[in-house]
Amino acid sequence: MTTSNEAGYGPDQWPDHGPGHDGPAAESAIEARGVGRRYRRGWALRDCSFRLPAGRICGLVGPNGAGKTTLMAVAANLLEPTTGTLRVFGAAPESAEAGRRTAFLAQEKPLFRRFTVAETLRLGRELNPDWDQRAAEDIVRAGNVPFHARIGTLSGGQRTRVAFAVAFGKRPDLLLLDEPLSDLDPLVRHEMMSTLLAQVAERGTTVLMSTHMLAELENTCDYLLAIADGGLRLAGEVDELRTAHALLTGVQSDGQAPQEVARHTVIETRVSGRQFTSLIRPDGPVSGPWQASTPSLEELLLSYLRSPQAPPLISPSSYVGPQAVAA
Ligand SMILES: Nc1ncnc2c1ncn2[C@@H]1O[C@H](COP(=O)(O)OP(=O)(O)OP(=O)(O)O)[C@@H](O)[C@H]1O
Repeated sequence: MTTSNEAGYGPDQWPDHGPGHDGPAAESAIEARGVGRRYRRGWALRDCSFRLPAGRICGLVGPNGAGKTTLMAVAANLLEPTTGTLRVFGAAPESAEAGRRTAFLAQEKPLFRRFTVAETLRLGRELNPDWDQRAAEDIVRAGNVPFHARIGTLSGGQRTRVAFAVAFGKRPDLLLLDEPLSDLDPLVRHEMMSTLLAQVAERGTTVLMSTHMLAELENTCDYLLAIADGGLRLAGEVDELRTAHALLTGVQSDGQAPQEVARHTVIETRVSGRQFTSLIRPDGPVSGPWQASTPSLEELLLSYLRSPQAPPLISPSSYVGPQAVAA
């Protein structure tokens, strides 16, 4: 295991919020500048600025009510932002260009209940000029879902499969998936993820996928956006975010973390008996009376989600620079 320091790639080494290795030359699938959305009850999303480079599989994580669906709905042109602007491959979400290139699989999988599966795919074909009937049919067939069955008679998981088929059949360049796996059994979940990864490898599709299944992110996503209370907490490539932190574990007779820990930016410290565990962003050498390792993605996310006061970290590859927020 390497520490953040050994890797030599902590945030202090980041090039002053300059371009990361995706660089400005890499096309942005999504670019959000100061995006906010307010409802009568308050802000669902606030001052969100980031870019998602094209070709990435990005996990979108955060607690219930954090603003994940709201962000995806803005990108899918189902909601207008109250502040700021968002672009999909450089185009406004309401443009025909962005609409043609984007598919959104919503949490409630809205399909016409009285349509049969075959009619649902036919509608997809009629609405989408780049429609791939074979890809859509293959996904339905793999689950033995009868083409003549009405959507309203299908199980939740079968409906999800048909919704997946419609989203993939569109052959989008940007696929927005809102908790796509929640009602699938483990085998189907695995199959759907394989189909997704194959599509990404074959076509370079960009995926933004909200999920609460942190363990599954590790095998699927190479990019991450974490939001809490409507604000962006973490954004960047999974590896650059992980190696920008160190997980310190050690034993102290008084059960407290040693004072030297506080020399760094401490995201979270947990104490159990005489053992302490601190997740830090190193602000210098990390040597001390502890063992240091690079946190797993799950450890990193759990620490940030448990510590709403920790300063956010936006990596160079997702940083869009300072901008004015529209009123
Ligand atoms: N139509 C609406 N009217 C009023 N408030 C809304 C509306 N839609 C969402 N909200 C509020 O906006 C906030 C963000 O909701 P959103 O659905 O984006 O969260 P989420 O991160 O997707 O949550 P979950 O993980 O539970 O799906 C919540 O406080 C929610 O109550």
